[in-house]
Amino acid sequence: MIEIVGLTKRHGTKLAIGDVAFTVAPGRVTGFLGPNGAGKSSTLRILLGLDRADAGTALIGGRPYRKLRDPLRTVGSLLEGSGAHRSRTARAHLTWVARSNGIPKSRVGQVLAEVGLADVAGKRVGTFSLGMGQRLGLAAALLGEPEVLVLDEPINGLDPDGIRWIRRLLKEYAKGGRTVLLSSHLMSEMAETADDLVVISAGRVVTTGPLGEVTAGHASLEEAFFALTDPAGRLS
Ligand SMILES: Nc1ncnc2c1ncn2[C@@H]1O[C@H](COP(=O)(O)OP(=O)(O)OP(=O)(O)O)[C@@H](O)[C@H]1O
Repeated sequence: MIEIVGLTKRHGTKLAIGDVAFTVAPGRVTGFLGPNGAGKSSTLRILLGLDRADAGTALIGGRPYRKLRDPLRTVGSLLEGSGAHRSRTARAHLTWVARSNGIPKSRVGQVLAEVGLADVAGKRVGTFSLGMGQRLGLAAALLGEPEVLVLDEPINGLDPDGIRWIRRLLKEYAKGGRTVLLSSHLMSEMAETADDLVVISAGRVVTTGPLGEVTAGHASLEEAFFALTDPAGRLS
């Protein structure tokens, strides 16, 4: 369970997010949807303890990230690439992440297989394509078998096969009673993947709810999105 209440963050005089509030329920895939610059990354960075809010709280399983005892065993995350050093092999990177988080080394082989990188485990990360880097980042997120997954734009760089694969993986993960939050600006992708939606625009949450409720009365999620974020139709 993720609970975000009254989250506000300014960069200088610019409001990145204002009074953002939503919950993410276990057993479902929740899509965090908004255009570029809407405030998705700002929200997720605070949730993951990488940035401080000016106001409000962001809790994972009832605690702020910085108070989690074994963070990677509670929440797996993917933000902007794998974060692996280019000269390391995929296996060495994951082994290092596992060791520094008290995760058994046996998990490394398991997650490499799970994300489809077993054959290139001995290759240097610097030789990886964007999609392979995304898979490696996801492998690190899965290492600690966390109850919660938080993924920022996880399908960036993935080909259609990769997109299908990650969609299935996230649905399976949630089906087991775990919590999955993923951000994207791609509406068609969200319509295929998410059970619930949190729609954000210009730093404010404009609606939350099951996908079917958010799109009710609209031809598509895209139509719903534009109606919600621009009720006067000025953008069309
Ligand atoms: N470090 C920063 N300094 C100044 N402004 C920032 C900073 N980080 C974010 N912003 C601004 O805050 C707003 C929200 O940005 P954020 O990156 O959270 O949006 P986003 O929804 O993740 O967008 P994208 O899909 O482009 O990543 C934007 O206007 C952005 O320019």
